[in-house]
Amino acid sequence: MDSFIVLSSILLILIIFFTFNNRRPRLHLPPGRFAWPVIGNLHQVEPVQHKGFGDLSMIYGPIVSVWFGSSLTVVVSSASLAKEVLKDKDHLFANRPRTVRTKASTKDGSDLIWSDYGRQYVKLKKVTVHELFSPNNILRSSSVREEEMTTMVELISRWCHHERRKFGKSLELRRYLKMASFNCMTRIVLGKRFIDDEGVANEEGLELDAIIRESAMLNSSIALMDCVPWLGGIGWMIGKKRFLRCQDRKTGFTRRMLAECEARAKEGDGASKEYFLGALVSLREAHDLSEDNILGLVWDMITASLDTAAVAVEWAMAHLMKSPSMLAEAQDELERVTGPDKAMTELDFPKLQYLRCVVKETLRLHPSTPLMLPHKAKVETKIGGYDVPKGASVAVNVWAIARDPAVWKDPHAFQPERFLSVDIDMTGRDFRFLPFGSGRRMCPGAQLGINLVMLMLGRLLHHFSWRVEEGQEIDMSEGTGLVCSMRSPLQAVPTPRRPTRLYN
Ligand code: HEM
Repeated sequence: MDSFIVLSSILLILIIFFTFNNRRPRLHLPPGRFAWPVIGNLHQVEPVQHKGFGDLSMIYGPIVSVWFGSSLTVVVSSASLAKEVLKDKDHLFANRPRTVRTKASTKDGSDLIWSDYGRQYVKLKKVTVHELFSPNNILRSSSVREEEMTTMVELISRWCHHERRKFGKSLELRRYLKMASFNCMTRIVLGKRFIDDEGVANEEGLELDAIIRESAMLNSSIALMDCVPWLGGIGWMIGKKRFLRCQDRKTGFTRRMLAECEARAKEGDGASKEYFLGALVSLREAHDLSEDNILGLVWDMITASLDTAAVAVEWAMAHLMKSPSMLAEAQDELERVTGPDKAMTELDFPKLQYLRCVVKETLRLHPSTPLMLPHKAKVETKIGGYDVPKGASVAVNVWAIARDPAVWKDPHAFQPERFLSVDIDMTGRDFRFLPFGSGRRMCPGAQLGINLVMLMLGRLLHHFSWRVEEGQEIDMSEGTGLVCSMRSPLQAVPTPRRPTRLYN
């Protein structure tokens, strides 16, 4: 017993010593709450992290230190500091911090999202931006998006006519938005549709959905453990088997997709080049892409696009349903531009000024990834005059920046018309408003994401009247997680407002 106490005490002293030693007190770090030995500020991190960090910036200023165990995260929450990180010193913060799990799941960053900035990264980003998501390719895939939105409208219309009585008075909009974006993205990325016109997923669709769910669950349930190195080691030992099993399932799925695609290309099927994976196969030799690069890129595109657009549309609908005059204004514009007896298409976008403002205002108040993805300091450097050690994570709180009262009038109010008078860019040029990030690591799917959100929202507003079920209130609070969704799924009552043939 005595030797157990002695051993435990030595272990504790060593942990405290290494924790404090790690923090290098000689550095002039950004301010923040007192960090406890071993756990740092882990016990104080709010479930809705971007909000908790926003509250901290009210107390300590626009740059704060948060210790996740012994790992330092520097959070910046002002437009000028965002510019310093993403533009002036972009080259120093273009790497990503990888945990033991992201290393294992991406073959140590063979993909785009978790790759460090270097030759491989530049190659993958170039292929993605110039070859796969070029303006021409985005235009070419508009028919896929429009077809899937037609299916979504048909399903909602069917719900109005047949299922309302069976399932209750209001519909859970999220289900339809997710289904539509899932089909859009699997068709754009894999050239395949997994959910049919009745809303029923086939075997492959169910498999993909199960893998996505399990990966997300495994990553979130043990992510905090990664912050404390020795705890992360224990967590990894406990969860490793299950994690690797899920990993094998994921690799098996993407390999099958790749093999099918290669077979189609061999048969001379020219259409195979029209979706992401097919195009990657055709570019493989020219760009020296390994199988790990291809599988990693495919997985990145599916995971990065799955919820980001759907959550934005759900928020937009919630705000419009709370404000009937704004809802009417958006619908009147669609009536003028698209007209009463045809379905809205992406060709209508340039004339839908108000709808675009609604999308911007939604992404201002609810950027889909409010802390973007984490960046990492490549060397010891400075932000805002404070020291940032090599290897520290850097998070840009785009949620807090877009609600900064020093920059935005009535920052918490939903006012689409604020974007009518001033044309504020949303694709990384204006540091007050960065829903897609900025600089080298900026989202390569930004234009595709904007098109998806505009089209989904436009079709919902054009085809249906929307209201909240009597006696119910919309809960506008935010859920937890990397992607900022509504905490309670939006329940809405749609009523068709177009000729029947537009729903068939
Ligand atoms: C409304 C929709 C979307 C929003 C708000 C959004 C937002 C973002 C943000 C904030 C980042 C992180 C930037 C950074 O860390 O500096 C990001 C990265 C990324 N996004 Fe998106 N995104 C959306 C849709 C999409 C779509 C449709 C795709 C692809 C099909 C996509 C693919 C990616 C990828 C691959 C990255 C990692 C880029 C890198 O590390 O270089 N996103 N996105």
